[in-house]
Amino acid sequence: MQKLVIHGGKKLQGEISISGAKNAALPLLCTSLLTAEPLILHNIPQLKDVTTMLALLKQIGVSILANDNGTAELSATHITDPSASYDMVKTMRAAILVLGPLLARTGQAYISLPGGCAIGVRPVDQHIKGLQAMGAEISIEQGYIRAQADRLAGAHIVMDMVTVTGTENLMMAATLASGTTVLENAAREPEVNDLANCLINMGAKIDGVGSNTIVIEGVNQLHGCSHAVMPDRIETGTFLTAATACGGDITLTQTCADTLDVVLEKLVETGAEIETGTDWVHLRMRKRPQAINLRTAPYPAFPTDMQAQFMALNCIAEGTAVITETIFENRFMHVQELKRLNADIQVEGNTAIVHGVPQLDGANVMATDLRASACLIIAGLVAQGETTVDRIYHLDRGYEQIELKLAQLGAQIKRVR
Ligand SMILES: CC(=O)N[C@H]1[C@@H](OP(=O)(O)OP(=O)(O)OC[C@H]2O[C@@H](n3ccc(=O)[nH]c3=O)[C@H](O)[C@@H]2O)O[C@H](CO)[C@@H](O)[C@@H]1O
Ligand SMILES: C=C(OP(=O)(O)O)C(=O)O
Repeated sequence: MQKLVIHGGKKLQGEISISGAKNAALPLLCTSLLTAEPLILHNIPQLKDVTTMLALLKQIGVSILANDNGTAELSATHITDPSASYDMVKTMRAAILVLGPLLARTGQAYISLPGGCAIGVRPVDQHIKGLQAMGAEISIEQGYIRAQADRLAGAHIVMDMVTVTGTENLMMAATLASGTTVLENAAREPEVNDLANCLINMGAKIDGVGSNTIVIEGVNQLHGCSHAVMPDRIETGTFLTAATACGGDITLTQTCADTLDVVLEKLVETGAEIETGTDWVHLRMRKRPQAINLRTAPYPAFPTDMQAQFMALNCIAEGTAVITETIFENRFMHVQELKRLNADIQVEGNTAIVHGVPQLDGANVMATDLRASACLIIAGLVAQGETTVDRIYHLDRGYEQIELKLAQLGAQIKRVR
């Protein structure tokens, strides 16, 4: 099994570019199922989840021409197998995103309940409830969702909670339904907007993009288009948090600061100096960070996908931070591992109280999920001595060449087998 070996204590310095966003690329790849015409996507990150999604789409019948520069042409002229097996989807939550498009285009789908990181139970009841409201007949059979519909019909759907992939699945399904669908309590994450904009380029009629009420007027068919995946705001935030924890001076290019407001505000509160342009962020950190409280919530509030990285930052900050996780019920698994590095953290329910210590000490740690991996890397970068991060297959689901990018910023980090 591969692991990362880190020698901590170096400041980060230099410039790197940010990759396309995992959480935008995965739903965008699924839009190919909605049309018989070719969809061309640019800026696709090279990630394990993307490889898994491409393999799944291929099995469904999509023909794919991909190059090494992040461009792929996807043609779903004939959908031959509207299903997704457990083996195909067990590692990837986003596999559920083929459900809505398959049902809308072919009238049927047989999809394994999805896997992914063990950060919570993560049911898909809202996806199912929404599709049923649009007229689908759905049953759960031995861990699989069996769905059928003649043609989906527009419906008024109020989601019980804000769900990102739930909003995306229903929005994609509604583009080809008869009549108008209203999605209330919809997610406003920038990745949802990126998907909506691509669908609009494909001929979908969508209003309210970026708000919590999205209105979709169904059309008979969509056409192909060309679209660039938005920059990864979580990857951007991860590098900025690493540089804030380690100290240094970094510039991130090909990114979008506008999607990171609350994260940038929090970093400034810790003492970072930040400048932004349309597609770049520059961060300088010249002192020990101040502890910073945070509470995760749907966009535009603080993202749960940045909670673990900020926990690492708080471990070496001056003062005590209170971190509250409101999205996932099991997203503190990194706490146990941070304690191996001598972090001082107490967990009470969905709150972690982090007492900053002047120094972390290197140790062997194990990554338990994707963002926990990033958190442990940041902790290893600030710790004195050697840290080994094991089980980095989680990391490879969502970060493109993270160790190479960090090495480019001067970190001592290498992957060993
Ligand atoms: C591929 C992708 O985009 N993943 C992101 C997406 O995951 P994902 O879309 O899976 O997360 P959701 O927004 O759906 O989950 C939010 C909360 O709603 C609950 N829920 C969700 C759907 C449902 O039908 N029933 C239900 O109870 C979940 O268990 C969770 O507690 O948004 C999360 C929250 O920003 C991010 O952490 C993930 O990185
Ligand atoms: C939880 C995450 O991803 P996924 O929903 O794909 O498991 C994440 O990106 O942090």
